[in-house]
Amino acid sequence: MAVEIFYDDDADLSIIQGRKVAVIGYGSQGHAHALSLRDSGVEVRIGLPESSKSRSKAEEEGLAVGTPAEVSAWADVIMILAPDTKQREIYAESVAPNLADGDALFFGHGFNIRYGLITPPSNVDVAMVAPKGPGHLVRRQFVDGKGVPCLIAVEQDASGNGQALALSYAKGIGGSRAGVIKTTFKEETETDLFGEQVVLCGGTTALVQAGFETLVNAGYAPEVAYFECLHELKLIVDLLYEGGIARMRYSISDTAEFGDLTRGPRLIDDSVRGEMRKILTEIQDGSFAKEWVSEDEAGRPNFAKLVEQGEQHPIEEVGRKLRGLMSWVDRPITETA
Ligand SMILES: NC(=O)C1=CN([C@@H]2O[C@H](COP(=O)(O)OP(=O)(O)OC[C@H]3O[C@@H](n4cnc5c(N)ncnc54)[C@H](OP(=O)(O)O)[C@@H]3O)[C@@H](O)[C@H]2O)C=CC1
Ligand SMILES: CC[C@](O)(C(C)=O)C(=O)O
Ligand SMILES: [Mg+2]
Ligand SMILES: [Mg+2]
Repeated sequence: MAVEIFYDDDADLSIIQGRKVAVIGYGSQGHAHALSLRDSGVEVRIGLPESSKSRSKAEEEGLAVGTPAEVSAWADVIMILAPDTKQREIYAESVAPNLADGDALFFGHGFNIRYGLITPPSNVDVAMVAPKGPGHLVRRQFVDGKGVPCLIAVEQDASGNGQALALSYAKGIGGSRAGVIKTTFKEETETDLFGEQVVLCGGTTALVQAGFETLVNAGYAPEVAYFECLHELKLIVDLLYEGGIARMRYSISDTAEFGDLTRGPRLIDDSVRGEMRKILTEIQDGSFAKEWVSEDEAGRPNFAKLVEQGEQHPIEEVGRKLRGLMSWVDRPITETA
């Protein structure tokens, strides 16, 4: 079945402008949604614990901040943008007791609904607006007059207007400038986890590090290996983004293209494809979710060790030195754009 894609003309901004939106969490996605909704004329309050480090950032932007319970009681649309592993507790303690008939419970990713960690009551809409990009770029694109594509899904349509509300919200953060695709919580959750694990984050970082290590271990300069395996990746990805694989192949030399066509499939061989299927099965059967929730409940010991190992990798040191000499790589991640 063909997917449905919506653009600005399909979405009515006045719907979300007529609601009171609580954004719980003010991190990567939270700040982007809150600031862009506010700039789109929507009344927004931020929900954060009294002790949260993010409070001052939201207050500096002139946003009203309360506890998650306070803003949930005030709002009629509650978007939960705290870390996935914290959402179950936030929902149980602060959101659920403040849900009223006609309220809408929103998510930026379907993890907690898909894996049954949150079960909302039947009298509220349950929907998702999931940008397909990092929050800081969601905000930056909005400020630049562009948008990051979003997925929307309606899990529960108590009001009968859940889809129009989700679409209106997506317009408020710039999503419908780029395209909003209708999906389900199940499809968004499983494809998002697969994408970030196999291609966008896990696959890419492991590929970059392994390529860098192979060159350096063979005696090549780390600086040359850095440019080859990390820096130039952005330039190649820019072409993929602009015109797909064909456009990238048009721009590279025929020598590169022959190497691409003959060596790429040797690297991503049947064993790698088999591992991809295994990772997808772990996502589909809930074992990845169970592992991540248990890791979090145990205080994240493996996560912390792996983060530390990544930070110690030699590619980070050589990268810091080289980027320090590139005056044009200076667009910092900020909370405003
Ligand atoms: N990062 C991204 O770009 C994307 C994320 N998503 C989804 O968006 C959601 C949010 O992720 P992300 O933006 O990365 O989160 P971040 O880790 O960037 O931000 C988390 C925010 O939640 C706050 N927080 C932590 N604990 C609580 C609590 N108990 N109550 C209220 N607020 C709390 C943090 O405050 P403090 O400063 O005090 O820690 C921080 O402001 C997730 O569902 C994620 O899967 C979807 C698409 C992309
Ligand atoms: C690719 C990672 C992501 O899914 C995202 C930015 O879309 C995330 O969870 O952060
Ligand atoms: Mg994603
Ligand atoms: Mg994700």
